[in-house]
Amino acid sequence: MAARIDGKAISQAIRDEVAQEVARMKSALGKVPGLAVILVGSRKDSLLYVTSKEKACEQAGIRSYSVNLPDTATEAEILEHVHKFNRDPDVHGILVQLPLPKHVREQEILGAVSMDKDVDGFHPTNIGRLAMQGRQPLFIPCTPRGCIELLLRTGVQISGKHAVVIGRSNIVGTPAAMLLQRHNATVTVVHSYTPDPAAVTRTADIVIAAAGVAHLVRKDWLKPGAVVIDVGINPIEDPSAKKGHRTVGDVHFKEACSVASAITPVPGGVGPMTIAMLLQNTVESAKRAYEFNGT
Ligand SMILES: NC(=O)C1=CN([C@@H]2O[C@H](COP(=O)(O)OP(=O)(O)OC[C@H]3O[C@@H](n4cnc5c(N)ncnc54)[C@H](OP(=O)(O)O)[C@@H]3O)[C@@H](O)[C@H]2O)C=CC1
Ligand SMILES: Nc1nc(=O)c2c([nH]1)NC[C@@H]1CN(c3ccc(C(=O)N[C@@H](CCC(=O)O)C(=O)O)cc3)C=[N+]21
Repeated sequence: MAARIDGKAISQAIRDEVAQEVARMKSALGKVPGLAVILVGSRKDSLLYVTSKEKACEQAGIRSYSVNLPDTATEAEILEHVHKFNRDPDVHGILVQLPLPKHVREQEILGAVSMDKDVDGFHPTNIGRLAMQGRQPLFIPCTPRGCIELLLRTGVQISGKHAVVIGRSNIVGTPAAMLLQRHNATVTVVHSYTPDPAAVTRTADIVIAAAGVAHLVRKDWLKPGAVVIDVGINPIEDPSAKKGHRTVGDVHFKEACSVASAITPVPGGVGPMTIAMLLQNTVESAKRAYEFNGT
């Protein structure tokens, strides 16, 4: 039976650490970190994420600045807000909630976020630095950083292991693969053109599943003893649930439990870690801006 990697508890510990940092900064400098969140449109899931980020900021003592634009907003209007936050010395992190409406070129917006406020780590220069040996990104994208932090804090050795990442998106799969490589894993990336993803995944010591396909990873995809990090957030219908639906991961949790040595649940795994890493990136950014080393 696999050990359950408790993302909720680990993320809470990180949020407590962040809150202590913020308190130290406040008493030493009279300043607190600030996070700006730009939301375009009114997707229900995005609204929920943005609300939980604001709540998390408040609990940690981080000031949050929110802008909610209609889904008809133009690139120029969104950029205006990005530029305003770039100039604001009280803002240390800027997050543009994804996905953006179809008429907006995502890369134009993400590339306009000031490099040293890019707490999502989505600026092309930050991604480039993440990919390069001998270079350090200013920020590591929150979800991949959360996945690695879960492995580190549960004592899973990454160095020398074979890791398979399922998915190659800019925000999860690709940066997760780069990070694992930085931690000296041998990394294979599986995507929708991979002929037999199950066969490849079965060779992995560590699996990071980020395909966005409910219950894609079954028992026969896993090597006995594998460590499984499930990034997927997939709503499925469930008439027995209160709202008629519930959230499941990319991994069939119950089946995987009988084969894996450790696994993250959904919900309560990677999701809460994403938010904790966002807070941590914001505090690190504020510390850099104020040249505050925490003492
Ligand atoms: N917990 C958290 O904090 C977060 C969770 N998520 C969740 O993670 C999941 C992935 O998100 P994201 O990366 O944005 O999704 P994308 O849709 O952008 O990317 C999915 C990736 O998975 C690959 N893929 C799709 N189907 C298969 C398959 N059957 N076999 C192998 N590979 C496949 C795709 O391949 P190809 O490139 O060929 O199309 C693509 O690279 C979603 O469920 C999302 O909700 C996302 C962000 C944060
Ligand atoms: N600029 C940008 N940055 C992001 O980091 C970003 C984004 N856009 N767009 C959408 C994705 C998705 N994402 C999640 C964050 C928290 C949970 C989370 O806290 N989930 C809870 C609840 C899940 C549920 O029950 O639905 C859990 O897994 O326990 C999930 C997903 C951040 N994303």
